[in-house]
Amino acid sequence: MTYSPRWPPGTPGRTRRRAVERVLADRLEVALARPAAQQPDWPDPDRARAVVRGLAAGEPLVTPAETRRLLDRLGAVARGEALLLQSGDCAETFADTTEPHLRANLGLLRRMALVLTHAAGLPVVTVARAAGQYAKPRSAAVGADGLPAYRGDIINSGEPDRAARTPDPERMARAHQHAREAMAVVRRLARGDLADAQALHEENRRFVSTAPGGLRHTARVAEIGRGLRFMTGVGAPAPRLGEIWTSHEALLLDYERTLLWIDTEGPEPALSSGLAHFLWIGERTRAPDGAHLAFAELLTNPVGVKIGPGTTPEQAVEYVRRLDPHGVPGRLTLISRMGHDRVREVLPPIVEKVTASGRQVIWQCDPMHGNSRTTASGHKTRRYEDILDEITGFLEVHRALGTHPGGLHLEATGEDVTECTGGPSGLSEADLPARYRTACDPRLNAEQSMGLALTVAELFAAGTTRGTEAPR
Ligand SMILES: O=C[C@H](O)[C@H](O)COP(=O)(O)O
Ligand SMILES: C=C(OP(=O)(O)O)C(=O)O
Repeated sequence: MTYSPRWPPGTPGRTRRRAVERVLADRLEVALARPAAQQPDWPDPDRARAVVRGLAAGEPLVTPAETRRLLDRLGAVARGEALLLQSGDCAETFADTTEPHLRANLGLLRRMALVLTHAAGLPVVTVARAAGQYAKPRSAAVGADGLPAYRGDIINSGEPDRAARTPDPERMARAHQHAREAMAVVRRLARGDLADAQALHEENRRFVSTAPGGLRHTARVAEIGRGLRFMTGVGAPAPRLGEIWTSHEALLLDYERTLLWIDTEGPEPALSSGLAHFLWIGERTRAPDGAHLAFAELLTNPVGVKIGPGTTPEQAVEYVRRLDPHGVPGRLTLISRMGHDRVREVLPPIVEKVTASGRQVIWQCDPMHGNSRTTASGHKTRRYEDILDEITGFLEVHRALGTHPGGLHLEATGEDVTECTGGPSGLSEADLPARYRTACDPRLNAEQSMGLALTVAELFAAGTTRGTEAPR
């Protein structure tokens, strides 16, 4: 039995509980019996089942009350009253479950959010790709090295060795332990110094005064500083930023099926993931008849679906119909990752058709995943200019259609890596090997991310037109 859902305090008596549990267990089994793409072949399925059973008896990381609070915040994004900024590693690794790494990534998320809040004049909901982003979908089962592809630390090891690449179910238990540790750090930092707007601003000030290309953003950062001083001047309490929410791709279903709550707040009892506040379904697992979508349908958490250039407007409307059946603003985020060269052509009919359906979804731009390429040296990379161009195209589409460009979804780290080219320091392909550390896809580094946030702030503030020269 891998299903032992948690009940929030104050829920009905035993007989009623049993009946509800049975109904939801049946729904879960039906959903998970559908075809599931991108799942590992565990060499010892009995062992895998035992690990899943053990996990199901563990501690959830988040509560339904928290995910409902996030849903409420995301409702404001869907209505055009706030923005959503989501960012973090492509693939979290066990080795990087450290306070310095999480602090670097979350601090960057907050610093970008501060700049966007100022430019858009709207609150920014900050969601970290953290405390669970351990599974990766892959294009091919076998990597360039001829070995089984690395699928994330929750499944196998990236070490170039056949035994290390063999899926190991014990890794799910390790992943849960790492997620718990990461979650504790996220909570501590979100309440602690990463809530301090003045301290974050000081870091941004250092960025514009020292980083190449920072100078052109001096005026905006100075204006943020004046705003903060004004608040102190009028005796307002020192501004503190709110929660940091956690998210990951709901990919590995053996993991995702554990630690479910029964959420009793909605029209009828339903399941709520205790593993993260926000979950998304990836481009490779969004098949309408697949297990991932069916699983997401059962949850009350806010959810996202990545939509690539092959998405039809009809498919998008079907995601909306199935994942937001009650029309709750903030429940569904459509994360477009079209590629900079396709976004202006593919996104408009999708937005038009979904808008015509009368539902308020969040439109979020992932400018990373449609813009990957491999260099002659074999480094998977992305060009900063392409990333910026996809965001520009996304903003143009929403401006033209009068819809709200809800936010950004980035793979970015606060560390000084060399994985994407371009940006303020003009990193070239020759620079990539110096600090190429990602476990999977290339991330923006701190300087590139801040350059991007400040440039996007300009686009937000000024409006944007096709052919905007991509500034560095
Ligand atoms: O991070 C996302 C995916 O896992 C990744 O883009 C797939 O990469 P691949 O094409 O190298 O397998
Ligand atoms: C795999 C990812 O994205 P996509 O599904 O859009 O390729 C990701 O965001 O990690």
